[in-house]
Amino acid sequence: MEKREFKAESKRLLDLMINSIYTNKEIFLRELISNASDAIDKYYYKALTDSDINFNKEDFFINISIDKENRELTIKDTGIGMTREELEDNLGIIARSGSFNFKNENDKKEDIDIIGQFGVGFYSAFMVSDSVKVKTKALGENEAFLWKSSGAEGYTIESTTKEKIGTEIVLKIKESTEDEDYDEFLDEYTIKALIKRYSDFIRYPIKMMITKQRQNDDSKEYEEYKELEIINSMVPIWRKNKNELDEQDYENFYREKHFGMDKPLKTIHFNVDGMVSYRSILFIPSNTPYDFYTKEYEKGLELYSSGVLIMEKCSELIPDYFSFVKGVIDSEDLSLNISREMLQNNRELKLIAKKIEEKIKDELKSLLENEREKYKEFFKNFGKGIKFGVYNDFGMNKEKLQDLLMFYSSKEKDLVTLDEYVEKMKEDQKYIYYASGDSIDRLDKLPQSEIIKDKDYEILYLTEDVDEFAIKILISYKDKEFRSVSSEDLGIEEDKEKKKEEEKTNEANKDLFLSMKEILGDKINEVKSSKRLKNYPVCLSSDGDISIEMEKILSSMSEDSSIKASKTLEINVNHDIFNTLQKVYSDDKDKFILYTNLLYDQALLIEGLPIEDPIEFSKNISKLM
Ligand SMILES: Nc1ncnc2c1ncn2[C@@H]1O[C@H](COP(=O)(O)OP(=O)(O)OP(=O)(O)O)[C@@H](O)[C@H]1O
Repeated sequence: MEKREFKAESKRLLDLMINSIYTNKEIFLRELISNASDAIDKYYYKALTDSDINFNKEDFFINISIDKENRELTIKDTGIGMTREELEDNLGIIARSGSFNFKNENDKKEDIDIIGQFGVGFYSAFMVSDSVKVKTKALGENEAFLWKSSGAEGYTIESTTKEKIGTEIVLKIKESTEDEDYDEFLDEYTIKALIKRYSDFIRYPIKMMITKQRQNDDSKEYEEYKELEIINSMVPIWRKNKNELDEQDYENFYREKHFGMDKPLKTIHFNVDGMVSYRSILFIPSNTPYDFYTKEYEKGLELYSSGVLIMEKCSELIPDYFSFVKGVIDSEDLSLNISREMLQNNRELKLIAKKIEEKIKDELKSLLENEREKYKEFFKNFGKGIKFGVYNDFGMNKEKLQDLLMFYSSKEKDLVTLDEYVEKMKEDQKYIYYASGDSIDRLDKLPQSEIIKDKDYEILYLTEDVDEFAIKILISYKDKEFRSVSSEDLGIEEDKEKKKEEEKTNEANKDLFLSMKEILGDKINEVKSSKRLKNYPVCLSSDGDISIEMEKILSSMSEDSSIKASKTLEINVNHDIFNTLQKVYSDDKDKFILYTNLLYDQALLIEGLPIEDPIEFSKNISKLM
């Protein structure tokens, strides 16, 4: 029989499992039981929706058995089973391994993080086993198959016989070593405790032979006997009352469902009775899933109809901007036979989705008000999605989401909400000021902001690509307009004297500025004396819909570089350089051209924009030296 190799990525994960650097080995049982339960879910759903399939509810169960002598632990389910192809596909490669890249071969800590990110799934069996056998027969198939593997060197698949549909996984438990006790996984008491701890809410009975004692009627001596017992309580967690549950219960459920390997940051357990009734447990994860900001990430909640799983990821239930929410919904008012297409227009589902959205928003607001640190953590992880929510669909949801936004404040040196900003605005302050760029440090030194800081106004620092787009869509908050520190009109009243003086300067240097504009051509709209600069010689400012920052982002997103901000080159006429400039303007035209180009390049650099012609720039610097 041919031995097949695992795919490279799976091999690495297997290696990790076999050498079991992961300390929490016992979770392998939870993983296998959870897979078994998923498989039964699939069968059960099919049975309920297909009248050709006869079934008995009692037929669905999971059985765990221990054979101490042969060091075997067996997990048997009456689920949907796997065909040969499915065995190959599901156990030969890691599910969802698309972007599974190990960065550093030797960095064990990182590996553990990776395991944490992915959930360990079926392969976790190798943490405790020398070899694993999977015997399975799929619904609708006559043939059964046996998959065998002793780890990294590969696996074999052969035909076998199996009477009933379902899957049986036999683990050959490792020998104990000085450091590791594997015998415990052959101990009835331990296994029972593990099932109780991790899999109590599994909705199908988990059966196991339990050793008991009884008094012999005749001899009155105690004797041992075995009895098949259902170990788990089987009540799905969402059917329990909140006061019966503690944090640990929710956490176990979160893990068992593979919502994440982190702890949930927030758990929302609520029931609704009304036109449409349902029960629900929602989670906000505390870490960003590794693929959250990629196309591969699939949002959605598990959807049950009266306790039967009908869809694993029902995306219609949550809006994109809350796609980080995981959880389950169980409603008696949904038909079992609902298809994806029907879902889109399903009235009940729409009502549920609307309510869920409101609930999530309320919970986030209360987190913000009552547990600010946690909210900040949340916002650092998922805030970007909310900002996209403000911006997308032409700002349709902006009113709903604006109170959830936070930005870094120049004054607080921390995240603030828009409401907090507006509350603290100075009496004479007209606008909500913001500066956008790629780092807080750089924004804090932006020449354009000097005049605003002088007035002691607060500035919001926007450092994510989406920020300025969201702000532009918002236009204003509580009747206060947003204004970029780089825009020409900052709405700051100048005193009359100063204004006159400035007009005079502009008039006196009209020709010089015009000349500069001619030298720079289309690169800029205008050259003029700056109102805002104090210590820096030059800066760029912009007005209009596209800011300089947005130009940067747009040009990084596409080849098309035709979208440009309309830029003004502002010159600080009180800076020494301006005197020099005036001098060369009347005495040395070549130098004037050189200085003009260099000043423009300087302004680009300050702005974080690339110099258009680096060779020319370097030549110019050499000339100067
Ligand atoms: N007992 C089983 N019965 C039927 N199919 C199974 C069984 N165990 C595993 N599988 C199949 O093998 C696949 C891989 O299982 P594995 O536990 O590695 O990952 P997963 O459960 O899909 O992902 P994750 O562990 O991240 O939730 C499953 O998706 C399922 O299709």
